[in-house]
Amino acid sequence: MRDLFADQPPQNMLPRDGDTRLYRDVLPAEEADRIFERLHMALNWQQETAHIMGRDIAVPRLTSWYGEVAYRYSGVYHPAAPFPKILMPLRKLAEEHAGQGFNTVLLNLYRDGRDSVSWHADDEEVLGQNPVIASLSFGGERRFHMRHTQSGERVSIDLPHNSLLVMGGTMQHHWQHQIPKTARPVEPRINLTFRKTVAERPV
Ligand SMILES: O=C(O)CCC(=O)C(=O)O
Ligand SMILES: [Fe+2]
Repeated sequence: MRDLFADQPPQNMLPRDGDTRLYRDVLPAEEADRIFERLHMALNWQQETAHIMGRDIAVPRLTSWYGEVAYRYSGVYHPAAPFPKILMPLRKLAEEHAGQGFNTVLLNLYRDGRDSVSWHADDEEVLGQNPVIASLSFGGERRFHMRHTQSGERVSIDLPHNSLLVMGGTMQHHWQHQIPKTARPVEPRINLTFRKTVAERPV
């Protein structure tokens, strides 16, 4: 039987103060399966150190960054670095779903269940007011938690292989998100978060 809901656009899963939608199976299956290996091999994965309250802490995942303009995160300045060819079709896919252009991408490699990203909002000034962030997932499925910073309300969703989460509206002002560590055995996962940022100047 034909799935009556297959062609429906996904619903906003936040009850208030923002917009988060999950698009499933965004690439043909064989292509999505190949992407993980290619990204894993082709990109320059780094172990970053964050500087938090006077301490140096190893970021609990590997990261890679590319952008048409310079960017600063975890206190590290990243000069502009052109998008590798392999990322071009993925950027296009993200732009088509989000309905806007992106000029930077931050990639995360979660090697196993010990890798994580802790509670945060992507609300940096360089992202502008109400940024739209398009977040692609490949590889092992991980749980994504959102919590409303005033009411404490929680919304959670599993981010499957070959999916795209689009966060927009006022979400980054009212909700934080995280990928918690898990004791369950999980396959490695690669996540790409496409953003539109204004250029940052070196300090
Ligand atoms: O891995 C994810 O799905 C989320 C990553 C994230 O929140 C970020 O890089 O800002
Ligand atoms: Fe984030």
